[in-house]
Amino acid sequence: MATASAYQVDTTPYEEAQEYLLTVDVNQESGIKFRTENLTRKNDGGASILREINMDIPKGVIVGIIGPSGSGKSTVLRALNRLWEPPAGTVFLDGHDICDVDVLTLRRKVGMLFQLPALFEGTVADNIRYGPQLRGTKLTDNEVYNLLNLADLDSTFFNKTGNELSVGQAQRVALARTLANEPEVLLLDEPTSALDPISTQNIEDVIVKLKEKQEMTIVMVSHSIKQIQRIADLVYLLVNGEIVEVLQPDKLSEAKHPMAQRFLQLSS
Ligand SMILES: Nc1ncnc2c1ncn2[C@@H]1O[C@H](COP(=O)(O)OP(=O)(O)OP(=O)(O)O)[C@@H](O)[C@H]1O
Repeated sequence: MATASAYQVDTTPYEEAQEYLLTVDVNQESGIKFRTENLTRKNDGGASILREINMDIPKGVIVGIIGPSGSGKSTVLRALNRLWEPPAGTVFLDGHDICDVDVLTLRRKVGMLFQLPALFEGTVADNIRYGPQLRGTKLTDNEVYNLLNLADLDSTFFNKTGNELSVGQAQRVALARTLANEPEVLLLDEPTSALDPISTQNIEDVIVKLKEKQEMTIVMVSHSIKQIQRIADLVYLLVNGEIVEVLQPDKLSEAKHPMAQRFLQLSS
């Protein structure tokens, strides 16, 4: 089992990573949903958290981001919906700099699900109705049932409250609540790390269904190499704030960058 500290101590810059980067095979018809250009972040002490991250996230695919603990995965994800404000001109959604997009509009288009679900007070239906209600739209009961169904929950959940749910069920309610905003992109930050294998499989099934049936673009951070291999179409490997490889999920074992090889060997 890999330990996080084994990677965090190594602060060698990885300029040589460029030679391991593959060209992302973007289907020109579906195009690119998100693009980052030289996305960079330093912490208050001046140390690099992200170094010139260049990513293309094709429309309607599941992109996995993996890498050692502290490598910057969550920071990249949070930059995509301005939970962390990226520098202007570094993150583009459909070709538009996200810094020029109204932040609430952006977050409706780019929904996010975290590791642990945090439900609001009230029923499951209240939670699901929350986002649309902020925009003055009251979802009908049928619309709520449809969203429950999308998150693989049956109608009996409609009137339940948060304390009547397991963590796995609560995570699916949180997913339904995010989907109520009809996002075009879903950002998932280790959404199954607190779940048992069956709940994990339920969430994975829903994620794949969202891609296949709704052509949703999904960016998922995961610590599980196997999970990424099960559901992702493209994998970015982040080490020390830098993308060191872009790989097809079934070709992770062909990683060439030394840190990528080491991480994958220890994690599998
Ligand atoms: N708000 C912040 N201010 C300063 N440094 C931060 C902040 N948030 C994260 N960091 C630092 O940025 C680096 C990357 O953190 P991040 O959470 O993005 O990594 P990660 O790859 O998602 O890690 P993990 O897998 O452990 O969740 C870490 O060194 C972390 O300490």
